[in-house]
Amino acid sequence: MKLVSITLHQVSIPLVTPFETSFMRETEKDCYLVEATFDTDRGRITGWGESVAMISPLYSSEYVAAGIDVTRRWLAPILFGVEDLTAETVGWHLRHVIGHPMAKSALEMAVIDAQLQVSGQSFKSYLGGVVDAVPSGVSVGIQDTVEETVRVIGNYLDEGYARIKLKIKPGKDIAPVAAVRKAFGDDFGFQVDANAAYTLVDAAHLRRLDDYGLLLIEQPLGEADIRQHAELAKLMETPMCLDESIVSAEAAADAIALGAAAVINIKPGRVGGYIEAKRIHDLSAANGVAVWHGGMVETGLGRAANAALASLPGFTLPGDISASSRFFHEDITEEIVMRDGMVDVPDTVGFGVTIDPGKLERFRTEAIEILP
Ligand SMILES: CC(=O)N[C@@H](Cc1ccc2ccccc2c1)C(=O)O
Ligand SMILES: [Mg+2]
Repeated sequence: MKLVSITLHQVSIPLVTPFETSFMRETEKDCYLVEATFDTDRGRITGWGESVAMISPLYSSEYVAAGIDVTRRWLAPILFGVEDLTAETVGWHLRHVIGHPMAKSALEMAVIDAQLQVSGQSFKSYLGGVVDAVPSGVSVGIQDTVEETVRVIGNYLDEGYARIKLKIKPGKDIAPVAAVRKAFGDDFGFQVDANAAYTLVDAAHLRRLDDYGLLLIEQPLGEADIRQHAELAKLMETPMCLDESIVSAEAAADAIALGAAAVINIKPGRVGGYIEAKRIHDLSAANGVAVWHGGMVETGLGRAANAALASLPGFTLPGDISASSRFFHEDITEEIVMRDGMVDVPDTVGFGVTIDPGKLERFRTEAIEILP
């Protein structure tokens, strides 16, 4: 395929409730979508992608304005110069640009979408998905009080979510976890995510979480602290899970070899795209490491693509693929719904969802056109 034009659509979608983590408190979802048009042997085809970069560089070094800039000035010109562009080679073509995995992933996603429309394949079948629905977990933000944490989690359990993940940070960890276990018992899947808020000095404190039968503890230490996570894993019973640290298949191999990750949270944007994410899935399965699909508060476009990836056999733990309604009053695609703790895996051509032009218009703050 030959890339002929790109439009980046920056959007801001209000969240149903503020979402607080150890590193920020968001009240809207800011991201950009990639609308890419290609000349193919089936005529002119448009593919869509989504960048998961946040508005500020607080989860990782990427952020919306940087993704738009690096795409306009470096990534798009490289792809415009490729005569026969394929999804499987986007990462290779972009390899000389250092970093910016989320910006690269958004472009690769648009190439995947167009390529699937040409081949008439669903993303699920392209990847080798094996199930028609995946268990739907929910990520719960830090609440003002322990009582509010219990109330919010009770509501998600009543909705039927397959697993609860609670954000924690120093000072808001043991008490809310203990209260939730006291309120709802031990029979539901419960895990925590610290978003790198602790250090090894906190090891004795974090070990107290071992009393609550958690499925895993996600990224307690810093992104660069792979060796330190291996040290902490030796001190805790709760399985160690990495998110921010797993920036590539190579980082996943290092983390597994060092014993820093018994579980890996897979996020295509964080690793440069769905093709690299599948490599991490395959590598983890080969090493007996469980993986689950993480979330970046994606629109329905990313949510649908994530559900297809999560339908691979190695995704043995419920992921953060929640219903659209967990975050948004309205999505820019068809609503992703959770039924009986499950989210359906789209199996129609491409990602199986369509961007609604009216809703895109409503939530768009800027459109940036990029031509060869
Ligand atoms: C669902 C979940 O917990 N996601 C990330 C953190 C996160 C949290 C909040 C976000 C808000 C806007 C965009 C991306 C975001 C990512 C995580 O697993 O660490
Ligand atoms: Mg996380």
